Amino acid sequence: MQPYLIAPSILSADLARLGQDVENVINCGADLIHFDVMDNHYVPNLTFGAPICQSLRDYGINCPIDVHLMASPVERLITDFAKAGATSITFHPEASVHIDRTLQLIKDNGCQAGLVFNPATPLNYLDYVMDKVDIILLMSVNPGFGGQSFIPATFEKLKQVRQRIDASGLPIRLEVDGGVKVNNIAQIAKAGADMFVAGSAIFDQPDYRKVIDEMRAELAKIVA
Ligand SMILES: O=C(CO)[C@H](O)[C@H](O)COP(=O)(O)O
Ligand SMILES: [Fe+2]
Repeated sequence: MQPYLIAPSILSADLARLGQDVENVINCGADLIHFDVMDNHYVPNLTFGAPICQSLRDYGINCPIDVHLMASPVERLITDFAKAGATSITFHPEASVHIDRTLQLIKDNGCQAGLVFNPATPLNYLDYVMDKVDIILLMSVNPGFGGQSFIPATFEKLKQVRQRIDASGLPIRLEVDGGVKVNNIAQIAKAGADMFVAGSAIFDQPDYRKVIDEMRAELAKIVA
């Protein structure tokens, strides 16, 4: 297993002072930020485009930026976000006509590439691309909104993906997104996740460091 990574989702950040809020959460111990791109087409909500990512870089944010594309089509956005400073880009297989080509496009643009699985999306999209993904992201809520409850069926799905990753021998990250809290992060990690997106759990609290420290304390209790 690779070291655990905590990725606050800026969906729940203070958007009127985004640069300062991201700087604050990184200074409070987050490993990277998760950047939710919603297009009011693939999901029923609208958020941020590549200029916001570029603005964070211009402001001085130098942590990894994990771009989660909930948009269709994705190809144009990939080149825009790579230029704007994305570190990794993940997309939903249903949103791409050519999954293999889209993964390659992300890599050709210098970013880590990942596939995102909605709660009801089957894992067989992985069958022929395990060697092309750096990240597998399991949605533990239906995409489109922050602040939803973790869907328990995700635990079994995480275990299945962890088995696939371990069998592949590849250093693929297993990311989980939606409803991650201090009180469930250990159970999520035990099921196999090593990268944890948390939006409302962190940004809705006044003390980001306290929440992140509590999450790390929960993770430290896990015996491999
Ligand atoms: O992709 C997402 C929603 O589609 C967000 O990353 C996710 O919901 C994070 O929010 P929270 O931790 O509050 O559930
Ligand atoms: Fe997300």
